[in-house]
Amino acid sequence: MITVKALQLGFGEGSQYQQVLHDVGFSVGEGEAFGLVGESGSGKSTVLRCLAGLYSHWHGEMTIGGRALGHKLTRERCRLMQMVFQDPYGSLHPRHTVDAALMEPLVIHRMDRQHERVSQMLVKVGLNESFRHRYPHQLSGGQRQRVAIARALILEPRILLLDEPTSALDVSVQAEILNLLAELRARDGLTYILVTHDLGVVVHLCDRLAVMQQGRIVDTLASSALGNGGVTNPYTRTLVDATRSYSRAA
Ligand SMILES: Nc1ncnc2c1ncn2[C@@H]1O[C@H](COP(=O)(O)OP(=O)(O)OP(=O)(O)O)[C@@H](O)[C@H]1O
Repeated sequence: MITVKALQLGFGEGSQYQQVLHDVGFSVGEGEAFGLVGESGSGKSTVLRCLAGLYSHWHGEMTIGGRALGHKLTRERCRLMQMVFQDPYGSLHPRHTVDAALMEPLVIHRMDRQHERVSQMLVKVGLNESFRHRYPHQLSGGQRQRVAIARALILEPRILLLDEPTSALDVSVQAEILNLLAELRARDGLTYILVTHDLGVVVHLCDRLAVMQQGRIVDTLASSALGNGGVTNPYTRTLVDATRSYSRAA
């Protein structure tokens, strides 16, 4: 469903120029959940942002369902693919109620049955009508992330790009949101690309993953390999070992 080939991107000019993505390539099947992991600064979020249309100066080729993605963010692309960010507080407008946050995309895209769609979406993400007129500061972190997920799903996209969707949440709430994401994918056959530092999240949610290091993909493997000793790449091995020793220390 999604292919990324020879994706390159840099920032800055002249002597300040820094190449951030080097020939990044991977493909994700329809209905698959694909993880992108790697150390901080390795370029994971930048890949998602290129797909989401938030950067336009990339080189390479990206396709969705066989059709090439252009450099501009079109309405059609928004309908097909939505992004969920790490910090639900930052991604929701502080002076917009939940109702306004969910209505806005429906109005922009001139969708029918707007009121009904908002009600149904609130239920789908485990909230209800009583949340409709609340502001973000009147919600818990987990509820805010549910609203952010609802806003991403309200246009019925086929693909969700998830950038560390649980890392700003308390550990107890992280599992709730991961379960919700797993449930939504199973129910609607959504395709996910998920960026995370947390290999546990990948094991929980993803079928396969790619490991990034300094702007390159250095390994692609099944997420089941992380738990069953099937990791052969030395760099991936160090990430797995680092996670194990961190969990033991915690
Ligand atoms: N808008 C920008 N301008 C300049 N440099 C940028 C910009 N966005 C990202 N970078 C640089 O690109 C590199 C990759 O950043 P990116 O956010 O993709 O990494 P990441 O793997 O997602 O890291 P983290 O896990 O810490 O979020 C970093 O060196 C970062 O400083």
